[in-house]
Amino acid sequence: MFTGTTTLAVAQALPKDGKVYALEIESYMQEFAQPYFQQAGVADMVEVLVGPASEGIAKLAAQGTRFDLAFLDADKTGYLGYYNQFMDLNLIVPGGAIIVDNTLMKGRTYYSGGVKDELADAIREFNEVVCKDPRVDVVALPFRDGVSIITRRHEVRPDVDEIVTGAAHSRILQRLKLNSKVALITGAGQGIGRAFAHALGEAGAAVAVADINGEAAARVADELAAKGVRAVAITADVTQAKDCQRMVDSVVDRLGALDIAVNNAGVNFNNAAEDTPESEWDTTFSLNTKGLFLCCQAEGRHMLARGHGRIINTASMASLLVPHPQKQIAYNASKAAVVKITQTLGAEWADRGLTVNCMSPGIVNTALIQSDALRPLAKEWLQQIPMGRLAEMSDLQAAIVFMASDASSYMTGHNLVLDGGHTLW
Ligand SMILES: C[S@@+](CC[C@H](N)C(=O)[O-])C[C@H]1O[C@@H](n2cnc3c(N)ncnc32)[C@H](O)[C@@H]1O
Repeated sequence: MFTGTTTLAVAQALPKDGKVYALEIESYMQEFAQPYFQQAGVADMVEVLVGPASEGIAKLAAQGTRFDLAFLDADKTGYLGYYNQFMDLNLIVPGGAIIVDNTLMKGRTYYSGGVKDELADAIREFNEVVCKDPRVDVVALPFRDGVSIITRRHEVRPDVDEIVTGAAHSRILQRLKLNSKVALITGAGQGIGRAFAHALGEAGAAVAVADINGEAAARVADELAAKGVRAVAITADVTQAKDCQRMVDSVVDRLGALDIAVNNAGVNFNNAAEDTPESEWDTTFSLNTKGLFLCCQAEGRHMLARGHGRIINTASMASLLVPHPQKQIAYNASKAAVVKITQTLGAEWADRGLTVNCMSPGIVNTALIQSDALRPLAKEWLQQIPMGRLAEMSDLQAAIVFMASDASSYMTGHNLVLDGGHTLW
């Protein structure tokens, strides 16, 4: 542990329920480091074991503890003993790593100028053992005095299937991650689209925030950039085929590809069927239905050429029931059409690497339902929902990540309903 620098850095990089064991032979180092762990808010995650590291490791082994990562930086002549403990006692999970400092000793492991060099000899022996160990892969990074990254191989055992190892050696939470993927969300300047953009960005994707309101798109892209997500803003009117194509081209041009497309832009008017003007029907369908299809088409062409992609359309619970007491025939019909578009594309593109799904939220607590016409209805809605509350935007976020990820690879043409049970009554 020494001053605790590495311990602190590792603790800060772990999730909140992560745990770091710091082994240190000098007890005063524990007192030295503790205030810094406190200040950094990681003290609860760090347990210091004072004493020889070999005893600390043996104690952890006896407790049944296993590790994703071990970092060796104590007495260099002890490295091989620590390594053997970790490997022989099976303390590193498959795919886990042992990182070791000072493994090149500024070249002394290669040439010590004919002078007896106990440290370099110990490290050389350590490197040779690791290199020949069939249980691990190793890479030595030649900066400063060398750092080795040793990863434990996954065992190939006939009785171990992918349920044990995780599909393609990827465990379930790993399969939900979107690192190195590029996502586009339309209607992302506010409301549900903004929540989707944040969710996909938090899951690791680079995000293109598209909206007809360029300023709103830029604001959301700024929010994402501020939390470390690679994000761009695109102004696009997705009722126009040309704009849909330009939007997709722009994502590919600026972010390198398009892996995930969320077609979310939509509009809603409230009018009784007999009073619904033709113009209102046309506006609704040109965005919610035709515009969504034009987006799918432009996105799909790019994805079909690459042989993979995820398209997720925002439908609505209104695709399944007739929401009431508000009247909204054009919206209801447009969202039912979204489901059929989704099913059709899902079937057409299923054997070409694409999945196409849609999500049907119940009534979501967004600015959209704060209109004078809709606000008074909230009380009635609550009585229609078994869970007794509206959906919050955050209720939809994990689902969009699932639908965008490798974890949903066998789902296509599906309408995922998130409505607090609204459609059950
Ligand atoms: C190079 S420092 C580690 C630096 C540390 N990575 C950091 O971030 O500050 C090596 C530490 O190992 C400790 N040490 C040496 N021999 C040890 C042993 N047998 N068991 C446990 N700790 C030992 C030393 O007291 C010293 O604090």
